[in-house]
Amino acid sequence: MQLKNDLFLRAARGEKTERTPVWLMRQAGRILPEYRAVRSSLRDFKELVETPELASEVTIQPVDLLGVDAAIIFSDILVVPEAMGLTYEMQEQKGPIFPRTVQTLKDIEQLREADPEEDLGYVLEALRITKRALNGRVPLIGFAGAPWTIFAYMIEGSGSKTFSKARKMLYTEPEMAHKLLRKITNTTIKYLQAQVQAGANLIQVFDSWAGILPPEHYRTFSYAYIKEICEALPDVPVTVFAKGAFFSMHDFANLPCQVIGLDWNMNIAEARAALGPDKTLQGNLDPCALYSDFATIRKETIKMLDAFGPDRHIANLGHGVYPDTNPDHVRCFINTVKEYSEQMRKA
Ligand SMILES: Cc1c2[nH]c(c1CCC(=O)O)Cc1[nH]c(c(CCC(=O)O)c1C)Cc1[nH]c(c(CCC(=O)O)c1C)Cc1[nH]c(c(C)c1CCC(=O)O)C2
Repeated sequence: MQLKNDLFLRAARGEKTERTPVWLMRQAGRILPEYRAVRSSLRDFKELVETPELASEVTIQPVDLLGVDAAIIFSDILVVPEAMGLTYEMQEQKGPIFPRTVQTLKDIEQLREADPEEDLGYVLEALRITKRALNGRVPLIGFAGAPWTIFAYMIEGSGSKTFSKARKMLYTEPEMAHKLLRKITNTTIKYLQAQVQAGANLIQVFDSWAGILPPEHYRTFSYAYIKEICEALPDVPVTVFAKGAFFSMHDFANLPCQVIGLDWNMNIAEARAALGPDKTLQGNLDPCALYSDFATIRKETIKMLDAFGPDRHIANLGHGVYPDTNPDHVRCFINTVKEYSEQMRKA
């Protein structure tokens, strides 16, 4: 299927584009009243994730309603631990909770390396349905959590300010930590390869808890596994978004991936210099900028576009859009990227 709008994929591969492509992390979610309407007819978040027709519907909503240049499949990074045998619950307003966590070697041995079709077939089906329904309008992004971030949730059992249990294990039981990371990585590789088979045009790896590790631990317990994942996906571009990992930018220059996501703490010029000419950068407006008035949103967006320049940039926020953001403010961001980035190329 020929894509009608392939700006996002061309920018990912480092090709020149007529304007800068734009999408938002967490665009398929609570910012849209149309999402909340679908969601409110259901028991909970998981029912939406596990019903492919509905997951597909909310995946496409931001393409229709916001005009983004890519769709990201509606799912969650926590479907992977669940497929391995550790079920999660999503508590309203609070976030995810794992009733059982991983503490011992025996716990790790009891986890299975999941089979994508058998254990995560609902995500693959959602991708296939979405691909058909998109009819080539925009590319479709598949995703998974980085092994370290999944590990952190499995040990901790929920979000945490410090993730001190997960970080402690890296000092006290490094071999055990590697055993668990190995199992997560093997599952994630098979899962992402299946997503590509099901129609994903690009894969994004979310390392949401990258920023809490010291650089040396990051290299050993996270970067090494992300590198394996990138190597296992030779047929599509890969984006690595490691939140807070400013200390690893020189390492990321050597990752066999095409795109690096930047959060809003990152200095754009410094990141560009560290990553070199062969990476496309994605990001990185502060999601809080979208709470300001239209004039300020335009000003901040233009400042960001100027700092990245016209080449090798995919416009996005520095993290997921916050759920109480006004969709008209999101549209202002998107339209500013589209208009200004085209002018910028003509100037
Ligand atoms: C850490 C993480 C999770 N999930 C994800 C990450 C990595 C990105 C990041 O750092 O934000 C990734 C994710 N989660 C979701 C998507 C869908 C696609 C998209 O980006 O639009 C994606 C890509 C849906 C979701 N995942 C979740 C929601 C909100 C729940 C709801 O709608 O009821 C959505 C739309 C729930 C979720 N899921 C997770 C948490 C901590 C929470 C609770 C916080 C919150 O409520 O926003 C785990």
